[in-house]
Formats: sequence, structure tokens, C-alpha cells
Amino acid sequence: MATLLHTHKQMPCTSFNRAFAIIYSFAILALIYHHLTTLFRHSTTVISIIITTTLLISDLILSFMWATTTSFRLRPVLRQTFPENLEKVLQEQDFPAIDIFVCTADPYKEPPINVVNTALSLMAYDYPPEKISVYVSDDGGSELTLFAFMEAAKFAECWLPFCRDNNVMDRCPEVYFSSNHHEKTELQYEETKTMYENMKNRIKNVMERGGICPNYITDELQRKIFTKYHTPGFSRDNHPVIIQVLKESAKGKDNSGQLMPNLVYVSREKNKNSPHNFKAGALNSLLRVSSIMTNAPIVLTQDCDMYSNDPLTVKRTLCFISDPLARPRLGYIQYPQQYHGLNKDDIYGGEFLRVFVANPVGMDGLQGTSYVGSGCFFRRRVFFGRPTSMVPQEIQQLGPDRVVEKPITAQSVLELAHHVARCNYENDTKWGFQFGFRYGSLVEDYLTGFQLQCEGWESIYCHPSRPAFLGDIPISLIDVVSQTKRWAIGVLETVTISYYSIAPTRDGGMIKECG
Ligand SMILES: O=c1ccn([C@@H]2O[C@H](COP(=O)(O)OP(=O)(O)O[C@H]3O[C@H](CO)[C@@H](O)[C@H](O)[C@H]3O)[C@@H](O)[C@H]2O)c(=O)[nH]1
Ligand SMILES: [Mn+2]
Repeated sequence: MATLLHTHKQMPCTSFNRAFAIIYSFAILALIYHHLTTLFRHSTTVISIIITTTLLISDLILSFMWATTTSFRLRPVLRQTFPENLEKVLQEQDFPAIDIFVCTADPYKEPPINVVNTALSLMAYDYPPEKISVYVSDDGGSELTLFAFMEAAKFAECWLPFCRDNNVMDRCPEVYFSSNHHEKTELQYEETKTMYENMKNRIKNVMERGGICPNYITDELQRKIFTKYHTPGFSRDNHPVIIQVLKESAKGKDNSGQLMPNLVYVSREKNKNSPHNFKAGALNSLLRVSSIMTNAPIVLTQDCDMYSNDPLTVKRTLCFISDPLARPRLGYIQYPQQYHGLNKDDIYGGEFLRVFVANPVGMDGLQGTSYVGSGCFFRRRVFFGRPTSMVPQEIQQLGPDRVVEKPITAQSVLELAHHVARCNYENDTKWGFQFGFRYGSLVEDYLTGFQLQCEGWESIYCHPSRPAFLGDIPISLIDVVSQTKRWAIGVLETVTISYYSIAPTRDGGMIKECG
């Protein structure tokens, strides 16, 4: 028998949901019938015609909404993965490499210490470290974020072996050090904690000062890097490309002599005359920069406030991707967005159970779930056209199948990486429409997932009992309202874009440019 890597089964509530759907449909039909008979037989005055017609239209709209969501209740599936079996089908040296994208946009709204915690939790995955590359996109173009990551690169040298040696489950340092579930006596614990506190203090000081303290700059090279942020006219919306390799796997080893992941800081070029396309634009820049530097076949996108809560998540994902019987059209695997720090009453409904759990479970049983922006593992290939026909890239180095041979710090690699992160790079290309993350909606994730599905890619929703990722939720009313408004507008934009673009299934070609 083949080794079991994952299973799926229908949820026990399926039969009940189906029976309910049938009964409810009859009730709706009866209601519509009632409205129609009232309209044609009993409505004699203009007023009663208007009232009945209005009721009929509203009930038709509500029925349509009910029918679309009910489809998610008809075949909900639960999946289980067996990462412990992975090495029976795939040797560790054959594990695919993975490029992880972390996006941040503003050091004051998204404190660098939190972004650093997210990145550290991802670098510390239970996975061969030399196969992991973490790319940080800094849309805030801030030296404070870069400084925080320079510190993180140093701290990672002791944090990664510490997690490995002690089999730590909470690999986000802040969470680990503020919980009480561990041996607090050990020397290694004390040392690591002190290093973490030092890092935190240095980042805090820099934040309070609003700039880098001169005594924190250790060498000429660092000084040179930070002067880039002080050239005349430099602002978050107007600055050149800054790419800094903070950890190179091939060179740096951790404190126990093991290899480390790559850690690369990227702040794409911005100027006021070019559209920057928000997060989708940032992700596309990272997609290209990472193509040039490492070109891993698997890509994980992550919001800066969503840390990894389970070190096994990459292996779990491989259970689907590396399954010899895997569906060839499998494009992405989405984990739910889950949150920590929810208050007991959750007065703003911040858990979003329907959006991030109930609906995806249902979509998974049909054609696959949508992409929700964070906690999603893609096959890089999905960004380059339909499963059956790959669209050639404007430069050959961006092809998803290319094997990178040069080190990420090679001069030619860095030059090309800078080139593809420039803001006019995308002019006259299909980036954002046919390649990469899609432009035109405030919810680029929803639009991207939807268009990938139109192209024929399938997806899987994986919901392990230990949350794979945990994030922050908006806790003030004003933040909740603005997020909900953004999402609502974004979904409407997705509908209009999809309506006006020619879906690939209909013309056998590509999605028309829009925007
Ligand atoms: O110009 C931008 C704007 C945002 N971001 C990053 O995008 C992420 C999400 O943005 P946020 O403002 O936190 O939006 P939320 O509404 O909280 O995010 C949800 O909704 C977004 C849009 O649907 C998705 O992209 C996210 O993954 C999902 O968590 C954050 O890491 C930001 O740093 C950028 O990198 N560049
Ligand atoms: Mn957010």
C-alpha cells in the first residue's frame, strides 16, 4: 500500500446540510410562488403591485445569496496530513526549496519587532534551513525595518539552534518567552532570552529615536547602507531599490555550526509617477527578485503580523505537493487565518469564522478554496500561466523552472535583482494581469485566487488542529470598520474586473488587461 500522506473525508454534517438545503429550497419556491400569485391574481391597486414586486425582487436577491453560500455547505471536507510519513516517499535532500515572502508597509503601524518575530518564526521551520529563503518586502522604505532585520539576522544564529535543540513548538520568540510552559532554569534558555531582550531593546531605542543610533553602527559597510535612506528626496513613496542580503545560507552558519536560511531585505523602487499596486505590487517584486536569487518551486506569502505557530507546516504542505498521486493542477494550499488575543466576547466578530473556516471547508469539497492573502503556499509555476500552457517571460531568468547556480550575493545576480524591482520594470508587461499576483482590486488575494481558478488551477484548504499561523486582528472599532469597508469594496472590484475581463475558459486565451 502506498504511504499515507494525507486523507480527506466529508464532514458529518453533510447529510443534514443537504436535507436542510432541499427543504429550504422548497420553502423558497413556495414563497416566490406566493409572491407571483399575489402579484398576478390579487394585486389590483398600483400600491399593492409596487409592494409585491419589491418583495419579490428582494426575496429573489436573498434567495440567490442563500443559494451561493449554501453551495459551500453541500460538500464540506476535512483533511488530515501525516508529515511523519513524508520521509518515506521523499528523502530530506530531495525536499524542494521554499521562498517565503513577508510584507510590511509601515514601521509605525506594523512595529518592526513584530515583523522580525514573524520572520524568525518562519526561518525556524522544522525543515532543512538551507532550503528556506525569507524575503522581506518593506513598502515603508524604512531604515528602522532594515535595522531590525540586521539585528534579527544575528539573533537567528542562536534562536534557530535553540529551537531545534529544545524542540520548541512556539518558534515566535516573543510568544515563547512570554509563555510559562518551559524549563526556565537552563543556561541556554537564559542566554537566548538575554539576547532576545537585547535585540528588542535596541530595536525599541531606534524606534523611539526615529533613526539609527550612531553607536549601533558597527562597520563602514553598514554606515554606507544606511546613508541610502538619507539621500535628498528620499521618502517612502520616492526612493530607489534597496536590496540587502542579511543572511546567505551558503556562508553563514548558526551557533551550532549548521547552515542557516537566506534572509533578504527588499524595498522596491517607488516614485510618484508609477502605480505601485499596494501589496500585489510588492509581492510581484518579491516574486521576481526571488526568481533571480533562489527561484524555489514553492512560495509562501505571509502578512507581517501573522507568525508561524507550527514548525511542521512546510512538511504538512509537502504532504500534498510531493504526493506521487498529487493532482497535476494543484496550484496552492491555503491555511486559515487565525488570530491570537481575541477577547472573550469578540464583539467585532474578528474571528471571521465564516470567511476563514466555514466557507473554505465547503469550497475545498467543490473546486478549491480562495486565496486569503496570508498563510498560503503556492507552486511558483501558477504565476506564469495556465497549467497546460506556460507563458514565456520577458527575460529568461524569470522562468519558474530555471535552476539558480550563482550565489545570491554574486554581482550579476544582485544587479538583475535590482533591475526587476524597479517600478518601470512592469511597464508593457503582463505582470499583474497574466503573471503574478493580480492588480485592480483592494483584495488582491481574492482576485488572484479567483483568476487562478479560472485558469484551471486547483487548490486545497488545510486546517490542522494546531493553528499553522496566528495573527493580529484589528481591535479598535475604527480599524474594524475600515478593514470591512476595504474588503467589501475589494470584492465588488473583483466582480467587475472578472465581468469585464474575458475569462480564459470562454475564449481559450488569456485574461484581458484591465485597470
Ligand atoms: O501597499 C501595501 C499595503 C499592504 N501591504 C502589506 O499587506 C499586508 C496586509 O495588509 P493589511 O493592511 O494588514 O490588510 P488586512 O485587511 O489586515 O489583510 C487582509 O486582507 C488583505 C487584502 O485582502 C490581504 O492581503 C491580507 O493577507 C489579509 O490578511 C500587510 O502585511 C501589509 O504590510 C504591503 O506590503 N504594501
Ligand atoms: Mn492585517
